[in-house]
Formats: sequence, structure tokens, C-alpha cells
Amino acid sequence: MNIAVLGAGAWGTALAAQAALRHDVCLWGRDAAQIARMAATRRNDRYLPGVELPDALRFTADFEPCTASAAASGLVIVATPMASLRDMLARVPARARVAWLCKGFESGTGLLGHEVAQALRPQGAAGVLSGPSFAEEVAIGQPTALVAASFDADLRDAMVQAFHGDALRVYTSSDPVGVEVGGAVKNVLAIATGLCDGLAAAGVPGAPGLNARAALVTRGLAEMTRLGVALGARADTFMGLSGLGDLVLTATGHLSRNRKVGLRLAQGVPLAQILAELGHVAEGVYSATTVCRRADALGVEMPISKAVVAVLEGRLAPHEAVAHLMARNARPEQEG
Ligand SMILES: NC(=O)C1=CN([C@@H]2O[C@H](COP(=O)(O)OP(=O)(O)OC[C@H]3O[C@@H](n4cnc5c(N)ncnc54)[C@H](O)[C@@H]3O)[C@@H](O)[C@H]2O)C=CC1
Ligand SMILES: O=C(CO)COP(=O)(O)O
Repeated sequence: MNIAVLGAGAWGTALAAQAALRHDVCLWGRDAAQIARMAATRRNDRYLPGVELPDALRFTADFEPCTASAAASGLVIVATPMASLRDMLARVPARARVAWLCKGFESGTGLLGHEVAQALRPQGAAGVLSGPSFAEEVAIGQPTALVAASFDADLRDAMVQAFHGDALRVYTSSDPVGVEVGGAVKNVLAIATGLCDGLAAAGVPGAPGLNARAALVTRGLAEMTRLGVALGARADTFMGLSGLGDLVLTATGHLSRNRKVGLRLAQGVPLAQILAELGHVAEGVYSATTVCRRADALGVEMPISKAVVAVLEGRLAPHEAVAHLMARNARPEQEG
């Protein structure tokens, strides 16, 4: 299969490297100098240091030829952050089957990826590839399970054909709404668990511990599911790879950038400094406000996400956010 991967960050590079073991893959990046370095060294030292990239992987800074051949009969994968999805979808040829890897809500419009795609390419096959998958592990062939979601069965099959292999298991889902809500909200919740664990590590008296982290993950899953169902998702999607699976990974895994944001905020480091040091996108920082805005519009309660927004905006200190959550009234665990 002919595959174009658009965006040469950590995740685009890792997935392109895996797919290049079996397919003709072209990795496009906007920075011509970085692409030239990658072609010369067969490494991506800026975003995925220490990983040897396969000889067969092609690199280019030339958008049209890379997407034209994949659009004809293959697959185009958008691997940029959410903020650039609209721009990428507008540039990809209309006839292409296209899927994206980004996890978030579009700032400003508040749209999920499939909503952006519906607005820009109402007739086109579009989908999302998600699930618990740190780029660093996928890049070196460590076992990983993903979920390929689309309303279009043909596109789901194409994603399986492209990526299912020895190290990657690709499951399918016809619920892109649920898959996208899971991917977006788990980033916000990972900031929350990072905040808790950061307070504990700092030895703050009465700081939340392991009990609190388990409670955050579980109640976070409940609020993620509430929002998803209100947006038209199936509740059982949230018990799958893109919901519970990715939430557990990102909320507890030390490789998570979103979790790192929470840990560093708990140490009192200013957000701007954290983002500058990170060197990668942490989508939860940009999606948190939108998550709450969409939830408010639907009358969905999301107390953990709201506490994260208050900390990101500097309205609550991390320990105050925890106290705020603990002060909520008692309620039934299951609603409805
Ligand atoms: N890193 C990971 O383990 C995973 C990341 N994701 C998601 O994938 C998306 C990308 O993440 P990463 O690759 O990790 O980010 P990253 O921060 O490592 O790299 C982002 C890449 O996108 C490029 N980019 C940014 N704006 C662009 C534009 N307008 N046009 C073209 N290229 C542009 C940057 O130059 C950079 O190469 C995010 O939404 C993230 O949540 C999903 C699963 C795993
Ligand atoms: O989505 C991810 C793993 O599935 C990556 O999470 P972070 O962006 O928090 O590193």
C-alpha cells in the first residue's frame, strides 16, 4: 500500500517507521532542513532521539507528490497536532482516504476531528487511529494495540491493512465519536493525575496518594463517558482501547507529556516554562477549556476537567483543586 504520513513529530515518525517495514511510506515534514537531516542520518533526533529508522522509509518536504500517490489508491495519515488538522485536511486531495492521529478538540471551534472532516470533506472517507500508544515504544517495535475508527468500513479495513502487523494489533470501531472523545479527554485527565502525583512526590501534607489516583482515573472515566454519550458516542467505546486503555496509559505512564505537565505544575513551575521545556505538544493543555465548554453546552458535569482548567488558568493552586474536588457533595456512583 502507498501511505503518506503528514507530520514528522514523535508519533508520525514512529508509525511511519513501523508501516515502512511492509509498505511504501513517505513521511512529510514542513521543515525542509529537519527532513534533510532525517534523510541523511535515518534518525529523528529532534522528536524521537535514539531510534534507527528503516531504510525503506522515504522523507520529503514536498507535500503534493507525497500525497498525490497515496491519494490515488492508498492512505493519507495526518500526524500533526490537532491545531493543524484543519489545514492538513484542506490540502489533502479530495479523493484521498484520510485518517488522523491527533487527540483533542480544535481550539476556537471546539470541534472533534470527525466534525472538522465532515465540514471540509463531506463526501470523503475519513477516520481516526487512536488507542494507548507511546510513540517511543511503537518506534522500537514494542507490542501495542490501536483502534481504527470510521463510519466508513472500507477505510477501517485500509487502516488495518496499513498498520496491523507483528508489533501492532489494530482493532476496528464504527464509533469515531467515542474514540475521539476518549483520546481528547484522557489528555486532560492525565494532567489531573500528574497534579496529584506531583503533590504526593513533593511531600505536601495530606497530599493525594495512590487511592486518590485510582479515584481520579475511575471518576475521570465516568465524566469522559458522560460527555461522549451526550455527543452521540456509544458508552461501551469508553471501556475500550481509546477510553479506559489510553486513560490508564497516559494517567500513569512516565512517558506521557500531559502527565508531565501536571507533575511540573504541582512543583510550582509556570505553565509557559513547562511547555517550552517539553518540546512536544501536550494536547490536554489546549483541549481542557474546550472540553468544559462543550460539556457545559450539553449540561454535562465534568468536575475533574474543570479543576484542571482552573489550575491551568492559575485560578486554583494544585492543592486547592484537590480540596475543591473532595468538598463536592455525596452522590450515587452510577447515574441513571
Ligand atoms: N507522541 C505520542 O506518543 C502520541 C501522540 N499522539 C497525538 O498525535 C499528535 C501529534 O503528536 P506528536 O507527534 O507526539 O507531537 P510532536 O510535538 O512530537 O510533533 C508535532 C509535529 O507536528 C509538526 N507540526 C506542527 N504544526 C504543523 C503544521 N501546521 N504543519 C505541519 N506540521 C506541523 C511539528 O513540526 C512536529 O513535527 C498529537 O495530537 C498527540 O496527542 C497520539 C498518540 C501517541
Ligand atoms: O496519546 C498518547 C498515548 O496514547 C500520548 O500521550 P501524551 O501526549 O500525554 O504523551
